[in-house]
Amino acid sequence: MIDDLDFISTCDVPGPTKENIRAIILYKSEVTSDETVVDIGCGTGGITCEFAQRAKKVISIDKNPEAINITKKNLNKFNLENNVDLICNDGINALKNIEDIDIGVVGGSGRELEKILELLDSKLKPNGRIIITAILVDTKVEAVNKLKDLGYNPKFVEVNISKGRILDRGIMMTSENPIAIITAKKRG
Ligand SMILES: C[S@@+](CC[C@H](N)C(=O)[O-])C[C@H]1O[C@@H](n2cnc3c(N)ncnc32)[C@H](O)[C@@H]1O
Repeated sequence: MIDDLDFISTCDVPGPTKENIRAIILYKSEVTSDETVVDIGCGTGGITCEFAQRAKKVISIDKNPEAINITKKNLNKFNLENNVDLICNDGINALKNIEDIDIGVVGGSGRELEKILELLDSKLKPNGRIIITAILVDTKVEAVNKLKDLGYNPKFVEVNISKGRILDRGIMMTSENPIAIITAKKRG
């Protein structure tokens, strides 16, 4: 796993999904080395960089050119650019041109989550997985409802991580923002 502090970041783009959350996402994704992953809303590239080490191919999409730029820098930093395609576009437009997805990660969708999930579902292979990370309560509810509408049986976990800083006189705990990880598997 890449340490949070090792990512290049910029104030124009949200920081990387935190390391412990990335670990849970990877575990739940069941990614294998012959699979294609699409990262919608790649931001700083936190998720992209992890999947690039484990999947056959990663297609990373963000509508913000700064996000694509910083993801590219992080891929270069960790020597992971070989199997990653970067697309600067809205998730909906980009997904229209992508087929045969094994894993779709949605880390950012604005107000387009429902449409993105519809498209993702239509491009997902049998046994493909969808993973949504959500901070807003509304996004969490919308994600679960839409997945149910599409015939999935979504699973929902809300993760509250506290990290310990080891000091001379003890361990100081610092909590990170809670985040929901919503997962679903397409029937085979
Ligand atoms: C919280 S960040 C994702 C962080 C990322 N998972 C990481 O580890 O670095 C969300 C990103 O989603 C992007 N985004 C939001 N709505 C989008 C959409 N409809 N299409 C493409 N990208 C979108 C934003 O520009 C932002 O960079």
